[in-house]
Amino acid sequence: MKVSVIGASGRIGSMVSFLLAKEPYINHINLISREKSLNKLKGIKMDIYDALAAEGRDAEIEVHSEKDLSVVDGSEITIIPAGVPRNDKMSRLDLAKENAKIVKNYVRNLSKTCDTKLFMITNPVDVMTQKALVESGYEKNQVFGLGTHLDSMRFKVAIAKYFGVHIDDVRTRIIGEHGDTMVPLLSATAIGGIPINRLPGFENLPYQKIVDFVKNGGKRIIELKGGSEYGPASAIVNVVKCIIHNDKRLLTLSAYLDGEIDGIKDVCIGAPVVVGKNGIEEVVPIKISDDEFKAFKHSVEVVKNCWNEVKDI
Ligand SMILES: NC(=O)c1ccc[n+]([C@@H]2O[C@H](COP(=O)([O-])OP(=O)(O)OC[C@H]3O[C@@H](n4cnc5c(N)ncnc54)[C@H](O)[C@@H]3O)[C@@H](O)[C@H]2O)c1
Repeated sequence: MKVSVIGASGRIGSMVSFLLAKEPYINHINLISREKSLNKLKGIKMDIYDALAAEGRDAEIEVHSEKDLSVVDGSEITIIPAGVPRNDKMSRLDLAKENAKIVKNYVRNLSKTCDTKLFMITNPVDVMTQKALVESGYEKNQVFGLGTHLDSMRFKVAIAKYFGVHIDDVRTRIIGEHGDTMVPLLSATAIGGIPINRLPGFENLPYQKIVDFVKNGGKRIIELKGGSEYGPASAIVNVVKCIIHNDKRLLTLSAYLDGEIDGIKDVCIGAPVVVGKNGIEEVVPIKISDDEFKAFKHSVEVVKNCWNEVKDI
């Protein structure tokens, strides 16, 4: 199984390449970056081979310049974390214009000769997912973004810690923008199958504090260590595994909505989706509480406004 990573010299690109190289079902990884980062890619490749040797594993790892994206051909999934990084003064939406140009260039070039699934990481990820979908001309199931998958995991950790239970017993999700207007779904939160509002301690749950913690998680990690990579890279590997093994898991990714959720359409945003061998197998038309739906609609508006600013770039 072959995968490509465009922007492999960055924090997330290099970490996800390393984690994927360790997965037994992946035997070929293309590390792709700008010319000026090629030496760094060669170093990353050597480092990954050392790690694989320690585990008694082998995989073909190739280093390529962005100049010839036909090398992507044959990749089951192409992961794109390339872009200008967010600093602690920028919102995700501030990045949109700069990163839209980068995404457009890559996606247009590669879709001329390759058929692959595009997995967008670059922020603002919802808008970049739509940019990739439009510029590639691929089918909507083939193009998706990390969306609120990582945010959902952060929310899950906070709930597990508060109730003092194992993380695996918590089921929850956050939908909407991967950004300030994300919508945590308490109505879809359960521990061991029991709805969270029926559990002792729920009345004192510091909900707003937890939501703020999740919303600011990315910014806080940037302040403390310059950027996040373990969390996003592990979240990306989850999704890749799900596709390769056709697991049909219900994850929350940025996907193109075409009216499935209460008629909302023409936007890529974090929504519950079934993930399998075709990428997005289905956008799940969930019923949520009125307040959650109002917040989701607001989130959709924010993403659409940003999309309108970058769609013609
Ligand atoms: N969706 C999520 O949940 C999530 C989480 C964390 C980070 N991110 C986003 O992922 C992206 C990557 O983050 P990172 O920490 O790896 O950043 P990074 O700065 O470490 O890496 C960025 C990569 O993009 C490349 N790049 C930079 N400018 C470029 C340009 N003009 N043209 C082409 N390539 C260029 C760099 O060479 C590097 O390979 C960022 O947009 C970040 O905001 C998304």
